[in-house]
Amino acid sequence: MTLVVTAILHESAHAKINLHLHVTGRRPDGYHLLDSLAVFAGAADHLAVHPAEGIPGSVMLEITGPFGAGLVAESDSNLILRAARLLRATADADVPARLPPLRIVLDKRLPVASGIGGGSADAAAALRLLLRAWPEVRVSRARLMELAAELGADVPVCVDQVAARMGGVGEVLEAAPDLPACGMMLVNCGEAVPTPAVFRSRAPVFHPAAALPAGWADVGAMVRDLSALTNDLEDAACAICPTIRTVLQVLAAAPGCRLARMSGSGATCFALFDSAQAARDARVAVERPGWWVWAGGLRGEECGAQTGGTVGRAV
Ligand SMILES: C[C@](O)(CO)[C@H](O)COP(=O)(O)OP(=O)(O)OC[C@H]1O[C@@H](n2ccc(N)nc2=O)[C@H](O)[C@@H]1O
Ligand SMILES: Nc1ncnc2c1ncn2[C@@H]1O[C@H](COP(=O)(O)OP(=O)(O)OP(=O)(O)O)[C@@H](O)[C@H]1O
Repeated sequence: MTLVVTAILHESAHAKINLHLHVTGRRPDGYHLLDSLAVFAGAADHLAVHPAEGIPGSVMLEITGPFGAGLVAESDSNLILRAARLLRATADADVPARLPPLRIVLDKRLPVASGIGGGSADAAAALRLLLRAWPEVRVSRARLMELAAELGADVPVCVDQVAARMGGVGEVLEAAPDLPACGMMLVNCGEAVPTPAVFRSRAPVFHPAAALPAGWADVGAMVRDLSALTNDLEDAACAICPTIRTVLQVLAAAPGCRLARMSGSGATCFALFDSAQAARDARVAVERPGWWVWAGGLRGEECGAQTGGTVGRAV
């Protein structure tokens, strides 16, 4: 029996973008029912699992990268360590003592608390990585999705990182319409907007789920349909962080922009373009001091580029 992982394993944790987000209802426990078309951008955090020394089944987290500093103080509650604890707890009682100790390095490249699900993507990537590093821990696909939902409403869609229609509170996933290749720009003004505050302060109005076709042949057709939809959290987020309105205006005025909208609970906004190159060309018109700007394509298409401490904690 060996307790050593020899290979370094890698995963990318891509930004989730809500192309529309309708709040369709509210559950008795306060969580909101949603209808959203979620897609994944080329922009991503990166996770690597290294062999470590220590207690069997332990996981140490190191955080690096341009947005790492903001997470260091709350490392113990990092979604990556929460994912590790949850996965370990689902294993049979004798399994954790046989698991190799691990060190996960998070290269935090996505802004935190910004509506693009970076923490959720990290948690899902950690689940994928740990299932590879700890083959002794066996979970069914159904159980994996339950664990993901326990970690957060956005985590289930991040498990596969493919475009999906989100329903329920985020855990009901259905196939997305066939999407055309398109360009995307992401802009975050640097102000964290906490998701609970946005849901709390929104007007108590509900919208029906959107009617979407089976697919869109081109960006024009997709934008025509998306323009009739909304992000129902946008007004509440703008009230908390008025700079979001400025970001939306700047994006809408960028050359080649076909649609500008906020993602998730904000503050990150996205713009759609005809191609990744068109998005990159428009970038110079959007950049402002202190703003994080990313331009490129959807995950799996061309990747983009972005502008914009290390600590150890174990579980
Ligand atoms: C807004 C979205 O980003 C859309 O994709 C997600 O619904 C948010 O997902 P998330 O950040 O993973 O959310 P969670 O960490 O599960 O929840 C944070 C808080 O947001 C509120 N929340 C979240 C999801 C949801 N469907 N209804 C809610 O009311 C709740 O107050 C909850 O306590
Ligand atoms: N690895 C992580 N990356 C980012 N945030 C994390 C992480 N682990 C824990 N968190 C906590 O989760 C909170 C939400 O982070 P995240 O970046 O996922 O927000 P978000 O982009 O608004 O997500 P969503 O779009 O799902 O609402 C942060 O304020 C932070 O306290």
